Amino acid sequence: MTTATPQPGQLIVITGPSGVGKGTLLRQLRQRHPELALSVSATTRPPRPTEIEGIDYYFVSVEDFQAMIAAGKLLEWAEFAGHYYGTPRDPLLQLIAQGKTVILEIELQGARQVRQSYPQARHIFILPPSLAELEHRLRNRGQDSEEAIARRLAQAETEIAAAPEFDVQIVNDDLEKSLIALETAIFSPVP
Ligand SMILES: Nc1ncnc2c1ncn2[C@@H]1O[C@H](COP(=O)(O)OP(=O)(O)OP(=O)(O)O)[C@@H](O)[C@H]1O
Ligand SMILES: Nc1nc2c(ncn2[C@@H]2O[C@H](COP(=O)(O)O)[C@@H](O)[C@H]2O)c(=O)[nH]1
Repeated sequence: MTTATPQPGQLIVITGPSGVGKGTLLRQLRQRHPELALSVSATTRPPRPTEIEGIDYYFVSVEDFQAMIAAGKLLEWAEFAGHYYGTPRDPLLQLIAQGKTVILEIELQGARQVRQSYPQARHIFILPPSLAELEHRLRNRGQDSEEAIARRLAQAETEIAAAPEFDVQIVNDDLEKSLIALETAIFSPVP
């Protein structure tokens, strides 16, 4: 008996300023579509109280992160708001080879690297309704220090200016509407 090799899966990149609601949207999307795979990033940021090793992130030291870069283990990586973040290459490529649709939730510099190294990926940018609402969401989340919030807001305008580089832009105002827009962007046929 022969086993058919699966068609390679798709890579979806989701980017948008910190606090815009990417994680919230992806959690709900996964509940509706458990077949979607979320890549687990490595980071040097300390874990937040609710975060779980291997589920939310792989939490590593700066030395270990630099060793991963040197060994070519990251598909992309960036420094963001004082910490390193990166996508482990091998698990991601294995999932794609198995035919899975894999989602990366990453910031702008990393998204640009993926566009270079994996041009077939579909890139989606999530926008806030306004900068004031973004600030409100970051504060209301209650997870980051004032300094961290200031760093994240300082990055936000640069990131928002890059939204036209992406294949699809979604304004995350009403969560349910944004979720439907995200489903459409992910599941519509490749043009
Ligand atoms: N459409 C929405 N309307 C109102 N609040 C929202 C909406 N979407 C998300 N939020 C809230 O905004 C806050 C930030 O959301 P979330 O943590 O998902 O952002 P994020 O983009 O994943 O941030 P980061 O990039 O820092 O991980 C949360 O408190 C979340 O409940
Ligand atoms: N370039 C990458 N960016 C990543 C990755 N994993 C997460 N992120 C982005 O970092 C910021 C901050 O995240 P937080 O969890 O500290 O709030 C956010 O924009 C994430 O999307 C990654 O592997 N590479």
